[in-house]
Amino acid sequence: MWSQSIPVKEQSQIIKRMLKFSLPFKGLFISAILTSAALAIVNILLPKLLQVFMDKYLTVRTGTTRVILGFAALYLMGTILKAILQFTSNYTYSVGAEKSLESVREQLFRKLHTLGMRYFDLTPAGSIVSRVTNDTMTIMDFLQVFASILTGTFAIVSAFIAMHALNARGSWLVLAFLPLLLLAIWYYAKYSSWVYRKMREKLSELNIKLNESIEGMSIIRQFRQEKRISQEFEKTNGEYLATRKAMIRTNSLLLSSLINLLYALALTLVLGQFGLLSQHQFVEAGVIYAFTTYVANFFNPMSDMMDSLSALQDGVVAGKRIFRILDDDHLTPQQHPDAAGTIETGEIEFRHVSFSYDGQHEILHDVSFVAKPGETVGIVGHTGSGKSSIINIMMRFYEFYQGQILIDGRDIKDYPMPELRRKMGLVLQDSFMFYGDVASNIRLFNPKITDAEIEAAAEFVQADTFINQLTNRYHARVIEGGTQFSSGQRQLISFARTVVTNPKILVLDEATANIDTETESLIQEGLRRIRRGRTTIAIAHRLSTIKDAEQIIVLDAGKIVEHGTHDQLLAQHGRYYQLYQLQQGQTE
Ligand SMILES: Nc1ncnc2c1ncn2[C@@H]1O[C@H](COP(=O)(O)OP(=O)(O)OP(=O)(O)O)[C@@H](O)[C@H]1O
Repeated sequence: MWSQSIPVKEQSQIIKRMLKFSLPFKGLFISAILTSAALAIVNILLPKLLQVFMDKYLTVRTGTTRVILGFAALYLMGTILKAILQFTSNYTYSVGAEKSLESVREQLFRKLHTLGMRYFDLTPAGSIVSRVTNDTMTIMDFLQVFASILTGTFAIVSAFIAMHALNARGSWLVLAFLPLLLLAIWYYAKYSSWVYRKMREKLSELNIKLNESIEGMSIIRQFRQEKRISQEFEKTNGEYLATRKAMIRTNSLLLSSLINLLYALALTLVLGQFGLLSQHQFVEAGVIYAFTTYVANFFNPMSDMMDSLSALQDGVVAGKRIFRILDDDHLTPQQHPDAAGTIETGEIEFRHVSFSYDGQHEILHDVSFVAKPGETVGIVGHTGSGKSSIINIMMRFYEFYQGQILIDGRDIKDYPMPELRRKMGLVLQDSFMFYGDVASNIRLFNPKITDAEIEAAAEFVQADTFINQLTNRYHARVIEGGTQFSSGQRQLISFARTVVTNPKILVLDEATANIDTETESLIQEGLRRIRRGRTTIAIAHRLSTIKDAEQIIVLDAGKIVEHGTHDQLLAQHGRYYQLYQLQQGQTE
C-alpha cells in the first residue's frame, strides 16, 4: 500500500503532521468516535431485540397485544436512536474534516503571500491552484479514512462478538473470510491509490493548461495557437478520462461486486451450517435472523474501508506537496527585526549593490548612485540590461546580499515593510486592476481614503476626464485585470492610485505600450505632476521622457556604464548618445 517513492518513515511523519491540522477540532472528532461506538452497540441490540421477540413470542405464539406494542415501541425507539447516532457521527466527523480543510487552505494562502517572487518565478500558477484546491480536498478524503477505519472496526468487532455469543462455530466461519477481505482491501488500496494519484496529476496538468491558455489568450489568438492548445488540452483531458475509467473499472470490480460475492458465500456457509445443526437440534428462527444480520453488519463496512483506504496513499502524497509549500523557504525579503525607521526626505543611495536571482548568475554588478531628495534619476539601457532588476530589489521583491541600499542614509532593511510600502509608490508598465469599481481600484480597499481624495487624485493626474465619461463614473464596474480599459486608461488609474497615497519616493516603469498621442500627452503630464517634489527612480524606454532628469544612469549587462545629465551624456558620444540617435531616427 505504501508508495515506493516516499519512505515509510517520512509517510508516517506526514500523516502525523496532517493529523495536527485536525487537533483544534478534536472535540468534534472525539464525539464522532464516541457516537460511532454507540452506533455499533445499537446495531447489535436491534437484531437482538427482534430475535427475542421472534423466539420468545412470535414463533411460540405467546405475544399479547401489550407485548407486541412494547416490542414495536422499543424497536422504533432503537431505530430512531440509530438514525440520530448515524447523523451525529457523520455530521460531527464531516464538520471536523471540513474545518480542518478550511484551516489548511487558509494556512496555504497565507503562506503563499509570505513567499518571495522567486517562488512564483519557479512554480506555474496552475499548479499552485491545484495545491490549494485539489490537494486540500484530498486531505478531506484522507481524514475520512480514519472515520471509516474506526466505524468499520467498531462494526466488525461488535458483529463478531454478537455472532460468537449466538453461535461460536458460525462466527469462526465468518471470521475465516477476514484474511480474504483484508487481502482484497490491500490490493484495492494499492492499485487504486496509483490510479488516484495519476488522476490527480492529470487534473493538475489540466489546471496548468487552462490557466496558461487564459493568461496567454491574446498571444494564442495572435499567433493562431488555438489548435495546438486545444490539441494539448484534449490530450491531457483524454489521459484524465483514461485514469477516471481505470478508477471506475477498479471500483466496479472490487468495491461492491467482490465484497458482495464474499458476503453471499459467507451467508451460504452460515446458513448451511445452521441447516446441518438443525438435523441434530432445534434452531430458533430469531437466532438465524440475528446471526445473518450480524453477518451483514460484518461485511457492510468493508467497501467503505476499501474505498477510503485508497485515499490514504493519495492523502500522503497531497500532504507532502502541501508541506512543501508550507515549508518553502523562498521567503519574501525580511526586514531587520528591530526595524523602526521612518522615511522623511526620500534620499536614495545604492552602494556597491550586486544581485542575482538564482544565486548563480549575477544580474547587477556593483551598482552605485545617489538620488537626492526630489531628484529624478532615469535608468536607461538595452533590454535585459537590468533596469527592472534595480526596481525589483529596491521594492524588496527580491533579496540582495551584496552592497547596501540606503534611504535617508539608513539601510533599507532598517525600515518596517509597511513604512516602505507606504512611502514608495510603484507604477508599473501594466497595472493590475482588481474586481470592484474604479474608486476601489484607486483607494485599493483602504477605507481611510475618502471619495473626495480619490476624485482629487484622479483630477490631479487628469484621469477624471475619462472616468467622468463612464456610466456610474467612480462606481463603474471593473473586472479582474481591468481589461475593459485601455492600457493608457489603466495607467492613469494607477497614477491616481499612487498619488492618493502621497508617497515620498516614486518608482516608475515607464509604459512602452503604444497609446494614442492624446493619452500619451496626458500620461506624460500626469507623470510630470506626480514626480514633482518626490524622489523618482524611472525606467525610461523613450529617452525623451527623462531629458529633464537630474541624473541619467546607463546600464549595460548589469553595470553602470555612463552617468550624468542628458546634455552631459550626449556630449560624451557614448552608449547614451547611440541610444538617443537610434530613437531619434525611429521617431523621424
Ligand atoms: N525573475 C527572474 N528570474 C531570473 N532571471 C531574471 C528574472 N527577471 C529578469 N531576469 C534576468 O535578469 C536580466 C535582467 O532583466 P531585467 O528585467 O532587469 O532587464 P530590463 O533591463 O528591465 O529589460 P527590459 O527593458 O526588457 O524590461 C535578464 O537577463 C533576465 O533574463
